[in-house]
Amino acid sequence: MFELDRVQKSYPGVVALEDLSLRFARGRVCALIGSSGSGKSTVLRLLTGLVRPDRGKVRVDGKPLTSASLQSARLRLGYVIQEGGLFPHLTAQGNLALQPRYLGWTQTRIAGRCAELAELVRLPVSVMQRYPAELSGGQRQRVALMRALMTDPPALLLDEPLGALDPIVRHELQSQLRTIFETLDKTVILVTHDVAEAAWLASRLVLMHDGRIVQDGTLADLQRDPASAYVRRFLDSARRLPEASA
Ligand SMILES: Nc1ncnc2c1ncn2[C@@H]1O[C@H](COP(=O)(O)OP(=O)(O)OP(=O)(O)O)[C@@H](O)[C@H]1O
Repeated sequence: MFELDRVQKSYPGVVALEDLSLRFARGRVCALIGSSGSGKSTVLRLLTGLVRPDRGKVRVDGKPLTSASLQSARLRLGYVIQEGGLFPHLTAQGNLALQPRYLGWTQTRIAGRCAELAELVRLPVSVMQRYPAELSGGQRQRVALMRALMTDPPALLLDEPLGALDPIVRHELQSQLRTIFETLDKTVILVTHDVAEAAWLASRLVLMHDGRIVQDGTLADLQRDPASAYVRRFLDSARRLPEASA
């Protein structure tokens, strides 16, 4: 469904992605993991057309992503950026209603879907009338996730969507998201720093480092046959709770 073909992307003074090729199949969940600055968010920005490649091609459904195809491609995906990306001048409800209104949904339908999603992400409905600045980081993130799910798009690009959540809500939402991904057959690309979360939600892990792919496979592939010492170090860095002393 999504493809980067030999893509090179630089920002001033930084090569973010180097000759990177990746394909994401329809109906599959893939997690992009890797150290900070390895280029994970840039992959999502390229697929949403927010940035253009310096070299190489970006294809959605087999067709090059162009300014003409961008609008329709965006309507078919839900995108959560790291900081949520909510419009500050609109309430949570206003943010959620934007795309549905554009698509001609009635007020009743919008309100119904908001209530359904608020329950899913465990957000009190009263919070919906607040502006983003009046929400906690975790609440903002949940509203951003709701916004991405509002119109039930076939594809979801999620950049650390659970990063600012407390561990109990995060755990709950991981379970809910897995159900959503499995039962609704979504194509999902998820960026996370949490290997356990990546392995729980995604069948495929793509480990990136310095703008390149270090290894692409299942968690079992990475564990059994790490492509480099970096892969082993990355997996070993996930800390377990220490044994309580007697
Ligand atoms: N707008 C920008 N201007 C300049 N450099 C940028 C910009 N966006 C990203 N970069 C740089 O490009 C590289 C890749 O950034 P990117 O955000 O894709 O990494 P990431 O793997 O998502 O990082 P993180 O896990 O910290 O979010 C980094 O070196 C980053 O500093």
